[in-house]
This record gives sequence, C-alpha cells and structure tokens, in this order.
Amino acid sequence: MSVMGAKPILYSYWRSSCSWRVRIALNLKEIPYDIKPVSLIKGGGEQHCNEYREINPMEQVPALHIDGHTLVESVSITQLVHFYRI
Ligand SMILES: O=C(O)/C=C/C(=O)CC(=O)CC(=O)O
Repeated sequence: MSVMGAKPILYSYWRSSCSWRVRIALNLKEIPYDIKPVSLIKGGGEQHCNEYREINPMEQVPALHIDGHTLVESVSITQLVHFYRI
C-alpha cells in the first residue's frame, strides 16, 4: 500500500455512520477519492447484490479500494489510512 496508484474508491452510503468515519479520515489526510454510492435502502439494500458481495463479502459499507487493495471495516480502514498514507 505504500505505492500510490489510482484515486481510491470509497463504497459508501450517505446515511451510514461507518462510512462517515472513513470519509472524515480520508479528508483529514487530504486523500482525494471517488465515491461509489451503495444504497442500503434501494431494492432491499444494494450491499447484498452479487456485484457488491465481490467487493465486500460481509455485505456492509464502507469498503475502500486503495493502492490495489480492498479494505473493509471502518475502524481498520481508518487505522490503515493513518499508518500507510502519512
Ligand atoms: O465498517 C464497519 O465498521 C461496520 C459497518 C457496518 O456495520 C454496516 C453499517 O452499520 C452501516 C452503517 O454505518 O450504518
């Protein structure tokens, strides 16, 4: 993760407090990122669709694709962002 590649992608939902946590961490680190919205409401929750399950088998937001890796669990993501992008 130390090699900076393409812009990170944050899979996120606007009402998800866990997603807020990661957005705050990325913004504090001034890391630019794109958001891919995953609605927790639409169609019973887009986090349960096959396409998203490939990104996060836990079927939860957020997930962060960064430097060729996909990270899940918001607290872990914020820690990794903190230590790897100083
Ligand atoms: O990434 C986490 O730490 C946990 C995520 C969830 O449990 C999903 C969830 O509750 C979505 C939300 O923040 O409302």
